[in-house]
Amino acid sequence: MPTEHLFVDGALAAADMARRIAMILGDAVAQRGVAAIALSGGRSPRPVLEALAGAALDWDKVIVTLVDERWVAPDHADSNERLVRETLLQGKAAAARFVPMKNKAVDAYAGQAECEAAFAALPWPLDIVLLGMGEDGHTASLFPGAAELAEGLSTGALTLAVTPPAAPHQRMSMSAGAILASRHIFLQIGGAAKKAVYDRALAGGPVEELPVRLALCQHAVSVEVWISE
Ligand SMILES: O=C1O[C@H](COP(=O)(O)O)[C@@H](O)[C@H](O)[C@H]1O
Repeated sequence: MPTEHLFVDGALAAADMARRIAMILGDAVAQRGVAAIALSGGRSPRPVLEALAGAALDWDKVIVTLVDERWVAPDHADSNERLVRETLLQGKAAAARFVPMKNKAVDAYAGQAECEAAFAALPWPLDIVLLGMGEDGHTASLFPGAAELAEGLSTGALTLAVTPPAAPHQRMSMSAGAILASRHIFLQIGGAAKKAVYDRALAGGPVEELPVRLALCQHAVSVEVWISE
């Protein structure tokens, strides 16, 4: 069962999550000399990343990467890299080392090997994987109904290329195995619609139906969920 942090307000939830992330990254730097976090994109993480940018950390010892990425140019409005650069990698936090998923390959499938090599060079286990969830129960870019979902849930690779069944852009995604190779999994759930999906996921059932179950219905890695109205 995940640890749940309940908030009436999304801004308070974001501030609390940022504090907890900063604490874990700070501990990792103190203990290992390096800290690593993988971030989700989309709309939900923006306030968390803006709050985290102000944390007093040895940012030059922090590695930041992505849980998933849309295969678009880094200055595209839908780019998760752009989100991270505009929100987190500002001020002192700009000293962090950012490891992108997107490379110059013509599509995500052609770019997967280079992305995999970049991920293999990260300091595993990552300290935190910050997940979001769509209302269809997808997490990272592991979408229900995607041709690559079975691969994403079973591959020994850290990353895979994905074509979402009903969302724009090819994606690069961390695999389930990579997500579960982290020390802490954090999940953001905002709004009543996502809360209903989250409750359904927690009740149990096939991970193929609601891929977020890969994180929620396991006991190997600690999971904390920030839930706001
Ligand atoms: O496509 C994506 O969607 C999920 C959820 O995004 P949100 O906008 O509803 O917060 C996100 O976790 C994932 O990283 C992103 O690529």
